[in-house]
Amino acid sequence: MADILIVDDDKFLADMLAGQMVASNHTATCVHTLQDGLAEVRGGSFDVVLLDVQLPDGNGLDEVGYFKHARSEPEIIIITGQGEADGAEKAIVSGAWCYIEKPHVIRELSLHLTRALQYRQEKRKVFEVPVALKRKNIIGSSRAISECLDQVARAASSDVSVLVNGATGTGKELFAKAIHENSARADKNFVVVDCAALPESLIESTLFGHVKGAFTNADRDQDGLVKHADGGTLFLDEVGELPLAMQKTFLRLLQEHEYRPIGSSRQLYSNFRLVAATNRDLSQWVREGRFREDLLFRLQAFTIKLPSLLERREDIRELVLYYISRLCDRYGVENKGVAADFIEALSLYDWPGNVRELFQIIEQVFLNPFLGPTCFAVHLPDKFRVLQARAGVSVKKPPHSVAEAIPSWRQYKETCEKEYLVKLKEYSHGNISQSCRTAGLSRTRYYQLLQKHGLSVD
Ligand SMILES: Nc1ncnc2c1ncn2[C@@H]1O[C@H](COP(=O)(O)OP(=O)(O)OP(=O)(O)O)[C@@H](O)[C@H]1O
Repeated sequence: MADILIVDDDKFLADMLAGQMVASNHTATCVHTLQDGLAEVRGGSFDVVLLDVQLPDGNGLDEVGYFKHARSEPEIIIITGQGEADGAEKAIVSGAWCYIEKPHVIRELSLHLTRALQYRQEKRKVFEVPVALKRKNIIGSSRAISECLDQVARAASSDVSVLVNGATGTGKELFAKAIHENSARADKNFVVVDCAALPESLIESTLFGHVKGAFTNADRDQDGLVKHADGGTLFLDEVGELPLAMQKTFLRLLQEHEYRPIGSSRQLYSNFRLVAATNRDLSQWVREGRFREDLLFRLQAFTIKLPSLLERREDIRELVLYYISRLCDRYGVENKGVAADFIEALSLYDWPGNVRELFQIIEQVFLNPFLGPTCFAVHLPDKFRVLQARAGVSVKKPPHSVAEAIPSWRQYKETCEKEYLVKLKEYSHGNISQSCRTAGLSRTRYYQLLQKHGLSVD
């Protein structure tokens, strides 16, 4: 049972919709002006708002954001008169669930409402039901990675679409797989679609399949990836790379879960759960017109932002130990020890390629012919040892330079005394009487000082 707010100045239609809602076991509240609608939603706990566009005191589309961000965060279904579809499309972009043209509202409302409520229920579950997580190969115990694992647990307990965002090599695919493996779909397929690697001309047949004779060389029916993902998870890797034309097709697939293999006249249904990943700032791409806002809105119902390795440096040791032990298993050798200077050198680097780069470096270490039972910094490529050497110099420098800059009082006095005598001799052109006079020294004392500093009389 859901709470529905109907904002429409057509009282007849509003009452009819309310009747339909009540017949489906929902509660319905009708208001006929925009101001009344805004007042109701402010204090109410509505799940869905049915919002008319042309209202006597304003345009419903201008207030979609306000309705959407009310306390109960309802889904908004726009009800438009004929010819208002353009504006309604804009409303979707600002976060409305869908729009229905008035002549079809009685017929279409119930399907859209069911989907909106299902989506809402899943979204709620995401925030309410954390589960114990099987994390398998996800290594790290930093705060940043633990927060992401909490999010994986929540996402896995629902069917909501998830967008995993993070720089290259941060583990986006690993996390996407963890969502699948912890979900109710774990025993079905996890199907990876690498959007960056798909040639544009093959995207549709790869995703949707084709029937025999659909094109030259199509000598038999071929299922697409969407069919393989039925009951499981469809993982769109590098979703930002999807061509714009394909983004539209995808949006429809996400909304309807229906597709048609190339050459077929039959619509098929696939019950997949969508997880997408990107290392792009898709909001920025939306602003630049390179990515559809409505698609982004669907994809990011739940977003997990993975930290870079730099943001979780404290995990480096754990990752290194894990990967070394994997390599030892792979090469059938006894597990190796790790010296402190090895981890220290790795921790000084910035890791632009994140965990993938770290693992590649460890693999290089394994190829080092001088590697014994323990990994030392000396086994690392030069760039790490240079970093370590520089860090060492900068740490030791202050006490060293202080010692240099401030000698003992005695040393300082001796140095000055010698410099003075050298200058005195120059000034007097070797004339001893003049030197003694200028300095106010006796001849005996002057000779003693010259001798002490190894200077000649002349
Ligand atoms: N937390 C982690 N624990 C263990 N291994 C990890 C972790 N994060 C990443 N990896 C490893 O790093 C490598 C790259 O991970 P993955 O392919 O999932 O990254 P990605 O973010 O999808 O990269 P890209 O954007 O370049 O495709 C893989 O070998 C993966 O197993």
